[in-house]
Amino acid sequence: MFLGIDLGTSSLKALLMSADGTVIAEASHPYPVNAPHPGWAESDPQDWWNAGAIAVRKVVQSYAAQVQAIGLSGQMHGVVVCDGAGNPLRSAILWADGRSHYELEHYRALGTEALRPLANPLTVGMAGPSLLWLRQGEPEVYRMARWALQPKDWLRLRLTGQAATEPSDASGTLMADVAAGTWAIALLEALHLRTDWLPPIVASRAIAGTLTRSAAEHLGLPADLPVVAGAADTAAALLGSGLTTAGDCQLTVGTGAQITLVGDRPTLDPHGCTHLFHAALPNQWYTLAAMQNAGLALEWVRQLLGLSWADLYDQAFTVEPGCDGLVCLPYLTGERTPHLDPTPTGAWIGLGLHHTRAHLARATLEGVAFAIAQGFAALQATGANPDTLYLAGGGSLHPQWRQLLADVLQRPLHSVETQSASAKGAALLARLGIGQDRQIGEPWKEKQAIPGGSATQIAPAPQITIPNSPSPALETAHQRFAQLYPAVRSQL
Ligand SMILES: Nc1ncnc2c1ncn2[C@@H]1O[C@H](COP(=O)(O)OP(=O)(O)O)[C@@H](O)[C@H]1O
Ligand SMILES: O=C(CO)[C@@H](O)[C@H](O)COP(=O)(O)O
Repeated sequence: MFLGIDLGTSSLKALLMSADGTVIAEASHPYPVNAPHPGWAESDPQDWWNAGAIAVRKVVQSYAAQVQAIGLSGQMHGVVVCDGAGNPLRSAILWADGRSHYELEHYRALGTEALRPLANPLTVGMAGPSLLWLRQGEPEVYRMARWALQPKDWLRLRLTGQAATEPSDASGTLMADVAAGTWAIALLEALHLRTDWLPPIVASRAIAGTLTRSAAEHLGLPADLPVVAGAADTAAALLGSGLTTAGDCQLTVGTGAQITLVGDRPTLDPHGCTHLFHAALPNQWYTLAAMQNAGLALEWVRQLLGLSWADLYDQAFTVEPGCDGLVCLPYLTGERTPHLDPTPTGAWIGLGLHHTRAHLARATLEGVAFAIAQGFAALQATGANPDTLYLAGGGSLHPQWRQLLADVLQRPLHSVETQSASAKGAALLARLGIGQDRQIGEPWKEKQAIPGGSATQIAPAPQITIPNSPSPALETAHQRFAQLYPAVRSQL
């Protein structure tokens, strides 16, 4: 059996998979995203560590002795600075964090040619700009840290005592050459950013260490289990859903929402609106539209309105499409695709006496769906036009919410069979890792054949949501949504 662990933004997911790819059990445990200052988004890695023990123990139960290997996936872009043993020197700075706006100027000053290897738009919340902020904001921490790691790489360091990363997470840091799969050392030196705290880049399927005795006790597993490098959550989710062919497209609705499109070469977006990241398999990349505020905005509104998840959805879907003139802009943490702008704020616009709590709830769902549709349009502007999308993520489970997403996107949505496609992808990488009997720390650029029984053979679940024909009220709300963005942005 194989254990996949996905260190998400809102919760850690654990998934136990048998050798034939069947999911035996799934569990999750939540933790908070904290905003100690306006525009900041941080989590305490100790919360991740504690959640790991709870979720893993729930899925493993009596199967502990049968687990053969562990794979990791996790939220992208953020950074944990820690000592050599993995003790964090401060809270993790997450992808939703907007503090590094001014640090992007250091990048821009290098000029377009120097930035080309990054293959990505310059965005706040990515490790590179966040570390530049740390250099001036917390110089002592900047100086003292041994490692600067992405969240799942930090977790692996704590589990194995070994520091490593792999191409999919490295490509989301604004510190890597995405096509070459190496750190962009020349660019980092030009930024005067430390490079000695970056870990080696190994293949996603490489065994990057083995479980230490104390970590094994923490998780309730045998010591010395192999732990593979794993992949970024969006890369692992593609693998977990069996989407490994160029043109495959998936929408994941979690804390953020992402639309991912598999490609077989590192093709740049001519408009510079979407991201390009390395996939979990060698010689594969994917284009990604990233919307900052999905489950994050729904959770904030749910708490504000004092509703359970069931009540939020029940009440929202008593209201007619278009919410009687109410539009919600969900930009609680700015927006990435298509605006690449950390400044817009959230808003409900068009409030009247006739509006109720149920209207506020539905308008938020519609606003998140419209934001996702704008991301899809940015992906289409690169020349792609997927006629169907796979649907994954813990924020995609309610049938009427799925229907609203299909209606707004005007595409059929195939929901995938596992609750956490990313954790499934991580378990599949664990299986690949030990099937190959690989050396610890093997460089990822070596030719790697995919053994039989690989992820490409996993059939996605057949459940499909077909879009309704366009509703005039929903279309009007969508158009108003698009027009209102300039009203909520500001000049920094
Ligand atoms: N019915 C629901 N139950 C739990 N979470 C939900 C539900 N509907 C939407 N969500 C949102 O989905 C997110 C959880 O999805 P998940 O894929 O686990 O996220 P992540 O990987 O970012 O931790 C949360 O942000 C939560 O607000
Ligand atoms: O920002 C991106 C991709 O660019 C996400 O992949 C983050 O990693 C967050 O994922 P969730 O926690 O929302 O699933």
